[in-house]
Amino acid sequence: MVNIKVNNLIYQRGDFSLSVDNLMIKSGEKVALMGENGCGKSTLLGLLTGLLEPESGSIVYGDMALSQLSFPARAKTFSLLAQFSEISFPFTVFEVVRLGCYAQNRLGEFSAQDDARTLALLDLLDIRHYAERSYAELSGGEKRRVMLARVLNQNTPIIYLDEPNSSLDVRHTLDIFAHLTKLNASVITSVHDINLALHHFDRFVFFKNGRLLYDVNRADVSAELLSEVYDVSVSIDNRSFSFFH
Ligand SMILES: Nc1ncnc2c1ncn2[C@@H]1O[C@H](COP(=O)(O)OP(=O)(O)OP(=O)(O)O)[C@@H](O)[C@H]1O
Repeated sequence: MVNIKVNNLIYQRGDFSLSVDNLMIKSGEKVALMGENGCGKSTLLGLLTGLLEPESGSIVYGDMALSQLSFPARAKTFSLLAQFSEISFPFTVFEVVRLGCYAQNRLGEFSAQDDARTLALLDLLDIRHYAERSYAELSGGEKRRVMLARVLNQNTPIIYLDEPNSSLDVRHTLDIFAHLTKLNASVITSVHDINLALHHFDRFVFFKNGRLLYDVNRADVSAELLSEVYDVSVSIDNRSFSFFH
């Protein structure tokens, strides 16, 4: 059980800057990161996972600053589904998903328990029938499901996901979001589909031009707020938002 605390974070890249004064995510929370393209969602995930270095500010996991956490400790604390991920080795689907166990595996060898866990995740993500196929031969959506299974196999108390449903069809999107909401882990995910997010997440952090604009609960996501964030007209009907120019 690990809380995440972000304070006075500033990151600069060319003429883009991201600043987050204060963000606290409690253990087990399900948080959607939202906002238009280029507003800084992936950048924040990069900072939270130590892939990017801030100019200033602090990121603390429990009572440990991210900078104090060793790489093995980070891999036990959080997992990340990046927006894009490729594998250049001729691994099978089973082997790719089992790699997720490596972070928790002290001996460095996979156990029968790791294999069983991997197979269960292949079932969950509906990719068991591809287990022995080469990862490289899968479709975009199938690859995405394999990478999601690998991330879940890391079994960390915090899961960061960058647009997990990109390339996924409707059924697999609903399946994976329903599963994410049931986990004990904290799940922090960037997502563009507001109606999908509203059905599954409790808390919504909206960014605009590199600034954290709103940090609200589900009940406070309004048409006015969405209109300000996305610069479009928004209406609500039967608890579902519609967007138009
Ligand atoms: N590798 C990079 N090198 C230089 N600039 C980058 C790089 N990656 C992103 N940027 C820029 O940083 C800014 C923030 O990008 P970021 O990827 O965090 O946006 P995002 O909110 O995740 O967008 P999207 O919804 O399109 O995924 C954008 O202006 C983008 O052009």
